[in-house]
Amino acid sequence: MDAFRQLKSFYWSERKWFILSILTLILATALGLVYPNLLRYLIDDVIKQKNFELVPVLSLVLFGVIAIKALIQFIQGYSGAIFGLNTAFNLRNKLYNKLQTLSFQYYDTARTGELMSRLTADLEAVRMFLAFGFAQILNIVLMVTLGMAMMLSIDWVLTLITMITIPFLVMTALSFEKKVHPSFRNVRQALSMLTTAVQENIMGVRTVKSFAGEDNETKKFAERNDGFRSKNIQTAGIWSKYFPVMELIANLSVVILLAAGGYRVIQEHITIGEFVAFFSLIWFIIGPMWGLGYHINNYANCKASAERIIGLLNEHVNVQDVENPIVLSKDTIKGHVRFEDVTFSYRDSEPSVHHINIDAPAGSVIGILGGTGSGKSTLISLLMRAYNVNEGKITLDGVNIRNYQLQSLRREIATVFQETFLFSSTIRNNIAYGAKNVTMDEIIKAAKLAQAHDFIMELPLGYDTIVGERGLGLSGGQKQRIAIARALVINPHILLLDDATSAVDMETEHEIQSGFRELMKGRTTFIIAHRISSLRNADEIIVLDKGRIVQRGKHEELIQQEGPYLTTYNIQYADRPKQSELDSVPTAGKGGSR
Ligand SMILES: Nc1ncnc2c1ncn2[C@@H]1O[C@H](COP(=O)(O)OP(=O)(O)OP(=O)(O)O)[C@@H](O)[C@H]1O
Repeated sequence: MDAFRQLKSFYWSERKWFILSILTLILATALGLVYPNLLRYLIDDVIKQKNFELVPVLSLVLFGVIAIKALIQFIQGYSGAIFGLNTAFNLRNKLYNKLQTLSFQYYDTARTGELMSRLTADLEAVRMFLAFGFAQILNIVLMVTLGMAMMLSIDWVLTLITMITIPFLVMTALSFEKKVHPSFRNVRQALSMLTTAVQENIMGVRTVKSFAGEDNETKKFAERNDGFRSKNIQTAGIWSKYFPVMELIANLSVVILLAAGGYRVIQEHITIGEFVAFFSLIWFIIGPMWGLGYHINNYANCKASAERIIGLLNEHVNVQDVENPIVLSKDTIKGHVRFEDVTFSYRDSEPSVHHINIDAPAGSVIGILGGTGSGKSTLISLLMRAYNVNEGKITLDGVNIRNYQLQSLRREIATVFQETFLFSSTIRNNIAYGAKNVTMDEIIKAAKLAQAHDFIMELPLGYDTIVGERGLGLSGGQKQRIAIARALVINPHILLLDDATSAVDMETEHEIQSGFRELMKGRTTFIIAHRISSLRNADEIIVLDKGRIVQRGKHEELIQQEGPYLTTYNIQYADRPKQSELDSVPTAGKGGSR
C-alpha cells in the first residue's frame, strides 16, 4: 500500500466520495443478507405455519429491500466512480505539468511510447482500482465474513462440511489467474506490435512506397496479425480449460450441501427454511472466490502502475530555477552574451564542447561553422539553458544565465531548430505559438520577413490552412520558413538559428537573410550554417572542430588563412578560382557573394 500512500495528496481531497462509496458498499452487502433470512422466514414461519396472510407483507418487504439496495448500489457505484475520476484528473494534470518541467536531459533518453503509457494505461489502471478494484476486494472480505458468520450461526457442522471444496476452488482460481495473466500480457504485447506496424507504416508511408516496400510491410503485418490471433487462441484455451473445472468444484459444494444439508434436516438439526437459506448463502462465499485471483492480480498490476507514476512524478529536474531568480523583461535586457571557458558533456562521456570563449555584444551576429558532431547545436542548447554547463559560465548582460528565471530567459530567446516541428493546427496558430496577444498584422509581418507570406497566400485557406501532423503537406523549406516566422513574431532579443535555412534554396535563403538583417538590428544572433553565404556577414565566425574553437574572425580574415574555413569556402565556391589564386591576381575581385 506504500505506493498508494504516496499518492495520498491526489485522492485525499476526494475522501468524502471514498467514504460514501465504502459506507454504501457495506450497507449493500449487509442488505444482501436479508434475502436468505427472508427465505428462511417464508418457509419456516409462513408456509409451514400456514400464515399465508403474511405473504403480501413479505413480498412488499422484499420489494422494499430490493429497491433500497438498488438505490444504495447506484450511490456506491457513482461515488466510487467520481472518486476514481477526480483522483485521476488531479494525477493527470500533475503528470502533464511534470512533463513540462522535465529537462531536455530527460527527454534525450525517454521513450515516447513509455511516457504515453504512463499517462494513459498506468493512470487508467490506478483509476480503475480506486474506483472499483478496492471496493471489490472489500466486498469479497465483507461477503465472505458476513456470509460465513451467518452460516456458522445457523449450523457450524454443515458450514464446515460445505466448505471442504472451498480451498480447491481458491487454488484453481489462483492457478487460473497465474496462467491467464501472462497470456493476457502476451495478447497485449501482440496487439501493441500490431499497432506499431500500422503506425510505422502510416508515418513512414513515403519511405515504404519509395522503396517499393508494400509487399514486405504486408508480410510483416500478416505475421504480426497471426501472432495476435494465436495469442488470443492460447488465452481462449486457458479460459475454456479452467472454467468448467471451477464450475465443477463450485457445484460440488452445492451437491455436498444438498446431501449433508438434507441429512441434517432429516436429523432435525436444522429446519427446511435454514437449509434453503444455506443454499443462497453458499453463493456469498463461492461467488467472490471465483474472482479472487483476478482481484489479487489487479491489485498487483495497479501497484506497479502507481509505482511507475510515482517514479515519473519524482523524476529529478536537472535544469531548475535558483532561489529568488532574476526575472528578465524586455525593457531591461540588452542582449550581451558571453561564453566564459565553457565545457560541457552530455553524460559522463568525453565533453562535447571544450573551453569555449565567445563574446557576443548586444546586437552582434555570431556565425558558427563546423563539421557534423563538432558541437554547434550544443552551444546553442547551452545558451537557452537546455542543459547546465559543467565548467565555466554563460552570462547574459554580465549575469550568469543560471540566475535568471528559466521561463523569462527562454521568452527572450527564440530558437529555430534544425528539425522543424509544426503543430497540427492552422499556419496562423503555428506562427503565433510563442507570442501572447499577437495581431494578424504582426503575424503577416513576420511571415513576410521569413519569406513565407507568398506561399501561404497561395494556399486555399491562407493563414487558416491546417497543417497536417508534423507539417505534412508542406515542403521542408516551407516548414522552415514558418518556423522562422514563429521565431520572429515574438520579437526576441536573442535569436538562435540552428541550420534554420538548410532546406531552402540559396535564393530564398538570401532573401530571408536580408529580412533578418533588417529585423536583427539591436538583437544578438547566433547562426549555425553550413553555407558560407549565410555566415559571411557575421560580426564573428567561430569554426568548431571536435568541440573546440579552431578558428575565429570575420569572413574576410578567415579566407586569408589556411584552415577549415578556407577549405569549406573553396569547396562551396569550387567553380570560382581559389582564394589564393584570386589573391595572386590583382585585377580579380574578391570572392563572389553567392
Ligand atoms: N542529446 C544528446 N545526448 C548525448 N550526446 C549528444 C546529444 N546531442 C549531441 N550529442 C553529442 O555531442 C556531440 C556534438 O553534437 P552537436 O549536435 O552539438 O553537433 P553539431 O555540430 O550540431 O552536429 P550537426 O551539424 O550534425 O547537427 C556529438 O558527438 C553528439 O553525438
